[in-house]
Amino acid sequence: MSKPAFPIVIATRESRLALWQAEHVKARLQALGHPVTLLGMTTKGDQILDRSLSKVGGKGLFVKELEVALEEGRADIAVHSLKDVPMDLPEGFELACVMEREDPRDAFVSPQYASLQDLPEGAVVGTSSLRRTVLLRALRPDLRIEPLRGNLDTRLKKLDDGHYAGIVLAAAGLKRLGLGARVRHEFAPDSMLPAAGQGALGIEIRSGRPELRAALAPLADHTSWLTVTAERAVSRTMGGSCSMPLAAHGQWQGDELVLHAAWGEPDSASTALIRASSRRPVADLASAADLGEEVAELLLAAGARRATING
Ligand SMILES: NCc1[nH]cc(CCC(=O)O)c1CC(=O)O
Repeated sequence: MSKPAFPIVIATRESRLALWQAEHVKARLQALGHPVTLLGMTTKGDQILDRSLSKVGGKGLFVKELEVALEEGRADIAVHSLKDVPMDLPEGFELACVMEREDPRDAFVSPQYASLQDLPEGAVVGTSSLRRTVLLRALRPDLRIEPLRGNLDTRLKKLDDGHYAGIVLAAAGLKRLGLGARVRHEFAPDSMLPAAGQGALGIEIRSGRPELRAALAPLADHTSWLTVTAERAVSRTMGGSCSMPLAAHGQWQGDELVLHAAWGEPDSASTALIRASSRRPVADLASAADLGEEVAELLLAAGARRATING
């Protein structure tokens, strides 16, 4: 009883990483018999390069234009780095599937230094992520953390031009673009706790398209989906913003999901981190979300603050 394989249009940003991700999904769907085309578009998040994303409305800026394309029927699916997807999608949209996760860790990249520990006192490190900033401050309070925006190639160019002694970015993006050789050190999750959803791809569709959802089902990775659901529930409970100084990372021990989270003071020179963790057997999305909420409540009880800005 083979269903007819209908054509699918993928809306995608045009950065090299976004295109790689869209091509990856395209290949998977083509292997299932679907004719697939890409619809490339530039988002607000791609255009604004001079300000920190947390100050201009958060990472939702990367997904909005793609949602408009879905809404207008110009495209069927949008492929996202899950890390960039707001915790609650707008009314009328849903996450149809989460795919197998790439490496969720952060990577240290530097022409001269093999690791963060090797950096000289007061060295300049580039990142624009509030999460990485608070975690780096806790590890090396002496470092000077300077903003670093732009797509992966732009960030590496700024590093190579000598603006930074080292930079920190997601290992997943580098590996997808064949730039894994640039990684000098991958941080153990207990020193640089990854962002909720880092390394995972999510596919968004308009709600109420069961045939499309069924077509995407073979691309889903259930374990990755459970893990990121728990991580994202921490963010959602903390206020729904993805531009928070917040890390959340789940690891499996047998059928138990062990969920760690950390929160840092965003606006001060404080180097203290608030950490919380819990574990439980997780078999469905609801129990994964419950675990995330529990860990968020632990963070809040220990003094972490909910996000106050939208994003
Ligand atoms: N914020 C941009 C972004 N969104 C997803 C990734 C990496 C790939 C991923 O996490 O899936 C990156 C680059 C980075 O954080 O270094």
